[in-house]
Amino acid sequence: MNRPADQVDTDGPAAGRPRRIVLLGSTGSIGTQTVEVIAAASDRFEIVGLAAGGSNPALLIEQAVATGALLLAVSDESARTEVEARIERDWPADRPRPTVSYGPGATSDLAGAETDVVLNGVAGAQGLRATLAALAAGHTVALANKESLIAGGPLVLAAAKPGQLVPVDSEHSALAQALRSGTHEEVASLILTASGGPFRGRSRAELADVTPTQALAHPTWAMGKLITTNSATLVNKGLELIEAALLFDVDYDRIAVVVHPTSIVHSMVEFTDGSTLAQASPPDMRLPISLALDWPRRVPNAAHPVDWTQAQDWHFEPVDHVAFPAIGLARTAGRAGGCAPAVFNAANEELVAAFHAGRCGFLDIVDGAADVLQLWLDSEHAAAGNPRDVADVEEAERWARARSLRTIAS
Ligand SMILES: NC(=O)C1=CN([C@@H]2O[C@H](COP(=O)(O)OP(=O)(O)OC[C@H]3O[C@@H](n4cnc5c(N)ncnc54)[C@H](OP(=O)(O)O)[C@@H]3O)[C@@H](O)[C@H]2O)C=CC1
Ligand SMILES: CC(=O)[C@@H](O)[C@H](O)COP(=O)(O)O
Ligand SMILES: [Mn+2]
Repeated sequence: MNRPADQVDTDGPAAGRPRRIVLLGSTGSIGTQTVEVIAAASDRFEIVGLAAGGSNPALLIEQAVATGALLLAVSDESARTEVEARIERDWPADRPRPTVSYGPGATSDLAGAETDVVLNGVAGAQGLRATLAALAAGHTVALANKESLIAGGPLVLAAAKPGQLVPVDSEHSALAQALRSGTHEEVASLILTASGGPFRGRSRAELADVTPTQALAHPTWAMGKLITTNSATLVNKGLELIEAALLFDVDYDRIAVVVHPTSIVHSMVEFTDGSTLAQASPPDMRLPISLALDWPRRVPNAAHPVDWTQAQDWHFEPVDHVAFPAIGLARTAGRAGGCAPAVFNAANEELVAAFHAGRCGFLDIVDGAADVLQLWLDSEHAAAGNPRDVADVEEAERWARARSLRTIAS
């Protein structure tokens, strides 16, 4: 079992100095909250590098000025002119200017730069190369980018030394915390909680005409577009099922999902004696982010606790797998292994983009991903087993993306 608590040196990489952090995806939801966490705990953390896609150069340079990060990476080459102009305009004259790398390889290069922790907050399977680069460089990886594990599971697990991968995802952070209290043999099952998304309680027929705006109205979390849409389809919970199986080395038949609409209990571990440990806190990613950055130490005041002076009403209900078949599909993909999870995820990413572009309906996302997964499982590719390298994963993803577009066309 990859249990971060067991392996990480509690004194940190060099006691007495802040942990150096490279933050990938700094301008996104996870990225901006990470900057906040680090600003509030500057005695513990120091940002040395920032990477972003390039859609918001103003924010990236503002973050670099505020944090003092001198290594920047921008994956979209076309953002160069605006980034340079922002530096020219906003960079303090009395400070050395940052080094900025551009292009598709810039983020992975930064992930391998000298640091203690790389927090990967890039959205989507495009984050895989950076995760592998950070692991290869020996850094601790605080992993928000769950798609790294989904797409490149066998490669990531082979590259990660015990304790090198620390989950940021709220459910997996909850599980890692609860697992501190037991041995692998004592674990009966993992129970992931799901908010149920904005369409909880609707039948399949009632999902046919939902709009992108409705899908982006998450009931409890403010997150990026891809993960928020994945929460609405429950694909997010399917991906998290695979993430849990890989991170904690627990069989798929011992991982369950339960709907908990208020997202206060972030997940639970059931032990063999009938005991269940749950981690509870109001929905606020600053808690799991701070814990991952300083794992296994807790950062005081990272987030507010539950207010126990107020009445609490925690509700749990089963998942409606007919209206929301994504978890079952992910279970199939995870059990099949190899590139099947990468295929399922890539098809989903492509169809989510199509949904937001008005090219398909909400139900077409999971229906299309199901079709593409089945095509893969029925093809000769599935027999090939585990990917040998990232190129194999990317080849499978291209295959899946091309076929998902065909499912829309048909
Ligand atoms: N948001 C949340 O609360 C949670 C998120 N996660 C996971 O964390 C990850 C990030 O999610 P979220 O923050 O919501 O997503 P966002 O869409 O809000 O942010 C994504 C970030 O990645 C940047 N980016 C895109 N491409 C690249 C690239 N090639 N190199 C470097 N940076 C890049 C984006 O920059 P730009 O905008 O310029 O393209 C942006 O800064 C996802 O894997 C998600 O599943 C997990 C749990 C909770
Ligand atoms: C905050 C976080 O970890 C998200 O992955 C969250 O869990 C999404 O909510 P859902 O439970 O609706 O998928
Ligand atoms: Mn989550």
